[in-house]
Amino acid sequence: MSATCPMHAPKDHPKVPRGKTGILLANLGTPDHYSYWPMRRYLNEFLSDQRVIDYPKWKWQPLLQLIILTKRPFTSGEAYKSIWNHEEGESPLMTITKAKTKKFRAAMEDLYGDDVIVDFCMRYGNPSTKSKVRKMVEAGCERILFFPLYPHYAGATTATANDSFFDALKKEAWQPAARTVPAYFEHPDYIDALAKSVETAYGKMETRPDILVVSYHGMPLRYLMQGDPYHCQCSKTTRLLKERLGWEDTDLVTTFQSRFGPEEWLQPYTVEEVARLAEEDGKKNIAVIAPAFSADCIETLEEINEEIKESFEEAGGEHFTYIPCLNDDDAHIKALSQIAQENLGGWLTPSS
Ligand SMILES: C=CC1=C(C)c2cc3[nH]c(cc4nc(cc5[nH]c(cc1n2)c(C)c5CCC(=O)O)C(CCC(=O)O)=C4C)c(C)c3C=C
Ligand SMILES: [Fe+2]
Ligand SMILES: [Fe+2]
Repeated sequence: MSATCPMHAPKDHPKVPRGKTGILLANLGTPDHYSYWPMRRYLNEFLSDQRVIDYPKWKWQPLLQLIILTKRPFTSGEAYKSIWNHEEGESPLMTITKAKTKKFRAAMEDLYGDDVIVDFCMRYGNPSTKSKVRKMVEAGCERILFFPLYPHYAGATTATANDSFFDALKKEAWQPAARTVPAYFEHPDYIDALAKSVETAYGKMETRPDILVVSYHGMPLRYLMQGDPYHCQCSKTTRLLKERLGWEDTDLVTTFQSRFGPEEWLQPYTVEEVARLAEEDGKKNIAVIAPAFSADCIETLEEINEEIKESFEEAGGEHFTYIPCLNDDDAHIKALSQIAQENLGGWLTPSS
């Protein structure tokens, strides 16, 4: 279909595809490789984002460039190496995001046929948000639903992903209509998918764990005080999960992991809490779930399943079970599809 009136279009006017709706899944991003320079490039982009670290540039950049980025690419690179998907030559976050996109695309095409185009992008590194918005517009998307894959809103995740989407739209001559999917920390299908993953994991165990540690990625406490709702949304997810499972308050505990830098972050810290549970409360058999991550990544596969597990065992803990993220589980795809449908109202109607 031509975008211009045929009466007035010059003969050599390019064909402009139209009429499509894009759904762009957005994840955090991941390094292209675990060696020094790709790690440094990735960490530099990530840690220079003022939504993530809000110190004034003149104070933060010298510290970041001269100290942090000379050491952290090596230490984080080692951690990435220990979990790397060598077969595909990429990090697990990338492999899982691709698998999830494939299944989600099939679910959306079942509903909307070829009116819909589904793809994914990353906030940091590749594939960039800008390149994928360009590709969608080129393919004829007149509308784009931007879907950050974070169940809980945080300035450091959802907002900065949305910022990159809006920046990409700024570059478009013919800008598509745009919507963003809000946080889904209390969506019944998301809670149900989490609960099913717990039930499946518990069903495979010989002895029921003494407690479920519900570990969320942390952030500086200061961000909560400045009005970021992340902490409250995480607490609500834990409560809804408990209610859906029909459990008591004492069956699970909310904790926060991945502290970075000297500031106080949200507490209790997972790494300390698992040791305290083993040492002081005699909880020698625990399970850990990480609902803030929609895909397994360095923070779950390495930090939880290696560092945090070690902390638990050094404190006398005996059985540590890590419950994987929702990844490309059918229940997760069902939840994401339902959330997408709810946000496509007025744009697309399911054909069946
Ligand atoms: C330094 C501040 C950071 C804040 C605030 C933060 C918030 C935050 N992050 C996620 C999700 C992920 N973070 C991941 C890695 C990661 N996060 C930080 C720092 C902050 N995150 C760093 C420096 C790193 C890189 C790894 C490292 O060097 O330790 C990832 C995994 C990426 C991967 O490739 O596997 C995810 C996912 C959330 C949900 C969040 C919310 C407040
Ligand atoms: Fe992070
Ligand atoms: Fe970490």
